[in-house]
This record gives sequence, C-alpha cells and structure tokens, in this order.
Amino acid sequence: MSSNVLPTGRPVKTTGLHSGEIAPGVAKVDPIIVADNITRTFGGLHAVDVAHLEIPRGAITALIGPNGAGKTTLFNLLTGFDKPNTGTWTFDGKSISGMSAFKVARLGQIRTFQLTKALGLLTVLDNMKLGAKGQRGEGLFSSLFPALWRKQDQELEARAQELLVKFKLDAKSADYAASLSGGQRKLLEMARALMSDPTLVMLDEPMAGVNPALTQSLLDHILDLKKEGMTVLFVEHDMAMVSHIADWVIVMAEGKIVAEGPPEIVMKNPAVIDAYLGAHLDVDLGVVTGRVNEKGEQL
Ligand SMILES: Nc1ncnc2c1ncn2[C@@H]1O[C@H](COP(=O)(O)OP(=O)(O)OP(=O)(O)O)[C@@H](O)[C@H]1O
Repeated sequence: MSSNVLPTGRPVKTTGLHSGEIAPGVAKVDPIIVADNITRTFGGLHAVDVAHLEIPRGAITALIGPNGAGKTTLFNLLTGFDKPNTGTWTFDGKSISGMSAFKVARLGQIRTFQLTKALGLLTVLDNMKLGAKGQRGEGLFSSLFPALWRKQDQELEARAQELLVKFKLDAKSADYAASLSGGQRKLLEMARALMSDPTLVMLDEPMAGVNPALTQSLLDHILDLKKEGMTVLFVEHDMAMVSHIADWVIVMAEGKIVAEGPPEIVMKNPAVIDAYLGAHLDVDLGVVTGRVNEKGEQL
C-alpha cells in the first residue's frame, strides 16, 4: 500500500488548491490548464459551454456529471481530438488551443479513452512501445543509422517491461492485447500512457467495465501517479471512487460547469445529488445551468 494512505485506508487528500470563494470557474493556486469560453455545438446542441475552467496541478481532479453532460467532448477538445467552435486554453502556461492531438501528447498531456484503444493485433509489449514519444527511428536522419534506434529500442523495451511489472501485466507481455480482459486493457492503457513521461494524465472512465478484483489496483495506480508528481484529471460515474481518491471535483451538466470544490463539499451540493441520485430536491439542474428559473420556467 502506498505511503500516501492514512491508517484508516483513506488516501491523503491534497488541499489548498483554489484561491478565493469556491464557485464554478474558481481560480487555482497553481493551475496546469486554464480554459476560457470553450464552446462546442453539434447542430443545435450545446455539448460544451464552459466560461472559465482551471485544473489544479499535482492533484487528482474528477470531472463528473450525468450522461450527455459534455465531459468526453470537453476531454476531446482539451486533448486536440476535436475542435471547438470558440475557446482558448493553455497547458503548463503554453497556448495549445486548436493544437493537434499528436502535438498535445508530445507536450506531456496524455489521455486514455472510455473504450480502450489497445491495438488488439499487437502484443502487449508492442502496445507499450507505441506509447513512447520522440522515437529516434521516426526521423529520416536517425533511421539511416540503425545503431541509434536499436539502442533506443532496448531502452524502450526495458522501460516497458518495468511498467508491465508494476501493472502486473509482465506475464502477458508477449500476448496479443486482444486476449486481455477489459480491466487488464484499462491497466495497459494507463501503463502505455506512462511510457511518454506525461505531466498530465487524463483518464476517461478508468473504472468502467473493470471487475472488482482489479478495482483496488487501478485506484492505487491513480494515486501513485499523483505521488510521482503527475496531475490527474479523470471522468468517472462511480461516486464512491470519486470521493475516495479525488482532491477536487468538477461537475458538468448540459455542457456547463455547475459546481466544483473538494469532494466532501461538492457531494453535498443538492444539484449534484439531484444529478446522480434523482432525489426530489428543490434545486433543478436547469436552475444551475440557467436553462430554467426557480419556478421551472424556461429562460
Ligand atoms: N460527434 C457527435 N455528434 C453529435 N452529437 C454529439 C457528438 N459527440 C457528442 N455529442 C452529444 O454531445 C453531448 C455531450 O456528449 P458527451 O459524450 O461529451 O457527454 P458525457 O458527459 O461524456 O456523457 P457520458 O457520461 O454518457 O459519456 C451529448 O448530447 C451527445 O449526444
């Protein structure tokens, strides 16, 4: 068990992440992502409509919200897999708005997908090696000197094997990725993301489809990312997991950020409870998003 866990078994939370009163879009003491006016429409649908958003560095932030809230679309935009209608954002102080996914990844912002993208007809080890960035064999000059890329290939393989041991996938190294279980593929995706030494790891529903036997292992790996100095942003529907490991929670509904804060505060927010538990509460999500007023009238 990692040392960032209290004797009670609960992970140590990182606090003091924001500055000023807690509200959607609140400033962070040390933000790794700062985004403004990001909108993405599909036909008439406003999938994402985020006025201002900051993601705290060195912490684990959960992005939650009901189905269709815009979480994956926001992930796609921030990682260059989709283009917004409007919006600007920075990663680590550099403007990356509109930058291609490939370049964003090279800068150290890596993501995984809701449906894992492991290449089934490649071995687990080859999947890992594909995750590395800046491979020398890619360039024309270095490709002319096999000794250069052979040495690098050995280094990559050593790094991949080390990560596979850590993620308990080393016994599967020579197997096709297609033969792995859903949970093992999630582990492979996370291990592969680490091949490029990322600064920010974005995980889209890391727990979905993972059987209980692998859940603890995945949780520990996510906590380890923070321990090793990385920032984590993840989308998740499992609220127990969110309150267990997240230092900060951001809630989306109908494309907007409707609440954010430390999990113990956000989880008590009536709009959040409403979104997840369908409880009969006096605050409608529509009120929070500005779609309807307190009387339920469309605005
Ligand atoms: N490529 C697309 N074309 C048309 N509509 C889309 C497209 N991608 C997303 N949408 C719509 O945008 C809205 C936001 O979808 P998104 O997948 O981002 O939500 P989500 O919060 O990630 O949901 P879930 O939790 O179910 O994954 C939804 O209404 C969805 O149907």
